[in-house]
Amino acid sequence: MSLVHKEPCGISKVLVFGAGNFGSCLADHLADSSHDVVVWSRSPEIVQHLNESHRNPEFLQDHVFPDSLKAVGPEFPSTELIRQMDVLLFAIPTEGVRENLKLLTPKLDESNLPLLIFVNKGIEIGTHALTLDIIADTCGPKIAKVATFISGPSFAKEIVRRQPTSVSVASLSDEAAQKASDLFHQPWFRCYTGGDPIGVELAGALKNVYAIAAGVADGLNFENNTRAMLITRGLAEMTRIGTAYGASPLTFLTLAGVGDLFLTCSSPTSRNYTVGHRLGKGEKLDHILDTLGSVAEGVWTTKGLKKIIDDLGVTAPIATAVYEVLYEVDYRQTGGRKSEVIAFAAANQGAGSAVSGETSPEANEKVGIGCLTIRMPRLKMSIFSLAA
Ligand SMILES: NC(=O)c1ccc[n+]([C@@H]2O[C@H](COP(=O)([O-])OP(=O)(O)OC[C@H]3O[C@@H](n4cnc5c(N)ncnc54)[C@H](O)[C@@H]3O)[C@@H](O)[C@H]2O)c1
Ligand SMILES: O=P(O)(O)OC[C@H](O)CO
Repeated sequence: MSLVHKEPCGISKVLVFGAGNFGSCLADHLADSSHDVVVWSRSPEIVQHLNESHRNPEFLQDHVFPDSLKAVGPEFPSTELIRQMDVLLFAIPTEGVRENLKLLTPKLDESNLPLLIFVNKGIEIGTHALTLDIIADTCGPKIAKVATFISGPSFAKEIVRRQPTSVSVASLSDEAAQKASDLFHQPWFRCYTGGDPIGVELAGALKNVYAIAAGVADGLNFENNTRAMLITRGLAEMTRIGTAYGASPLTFLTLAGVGDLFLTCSSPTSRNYTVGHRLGKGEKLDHILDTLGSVAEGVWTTKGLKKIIDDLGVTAPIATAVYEVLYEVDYRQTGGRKSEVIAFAAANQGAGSAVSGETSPEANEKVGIGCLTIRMPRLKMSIFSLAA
């Protein structure tokens, strides 16, 4: 396939916050699309290498970045730089968003706001907040209304190799969503508007939890049938949670929903899948996180999600099981050998539909839920399955 480089509709000045895998990747893409791009990193080494050798020493190490891409840091960007920007793009993990928005807010010119884009996929620990709530808390409702969320199946290392990629973009402001879509528009990278911000955000955060589940199942040597079951029932589950939260169920059928769920649950390129796979092989969570070298948002999101599930009273056996695997089994005591519960619940949700989110505990009860327990040499795993 030949991908012809297309000039963007207009040149924008873009400041990318975060020079990890995805921040670097998007900065690369935008600079290569002739935008004026500056990337901010807290790491002096990354700033120096990007400016001098056009390489990132920690992330996407094989990639050579465009000469036009400038890096700044480690200090937080100045008011002067921020006010020159048309676009501020946040590509840092959800846990870092609040502290950075607190630093940013006093530097913004409220009468001339830039486009704010967020690509993180997570739920904040402690507050269980989505990013839209964090923005409203720190920057106020005016800025939250124009904040834009991009999410979808998008491995950074494939985008830098110009693999055709499409994602969803959503904002409370249609104009902001369209601007963000236009910014990225290239034959190899498309943003599709549609979906609501809450749904796009939740889908991006939740798919990481189901990717951990799929990774554990694969790590335990379950095969394709089991993964397909987890993906399908994971979609039903995330749709139910999202609908109860106030999102449109249809958002979960977009690139941000089923698209990203499918990608992340089926590839070892995913850090979340990898965490699950290594857990399935019996490694301890602390060790996995110490050696992963990059963020796996699902590990923290699972905590916030558990609280949301409990508060909403939604049936979410897979997410609940992932929570138990991550936080209720003490691997330090068991050495990963005789865990009390390594439970995966791909629950039968009766006649409920993934689209309508109609499934209910009553529906489950009606058809009955059976429990198949599989004993592995090192791990015990329960899969709830259809009894009928
Ligand atoms: N990697 C991908 O393919 C991909 C794709 C889509 C979305 N995302 C999402 O983008 C976000 C970032 O992911 P990533 O892959 O770039 O992660 P990463 O671990 O590769 O990099 C994260 C970067 O953020 C910086 N950072 C962390 N906490 C910070 C803070 N408090 N303040 C400032 N900087 C901070 C780190 O120093 C690092 O440079 C995550 O939410 C992830 O889910 C990643
Ligand atoms: O590596 P993961 O699991 O964080 O997934 C990266 C992206 O979210 C895939 O779209």
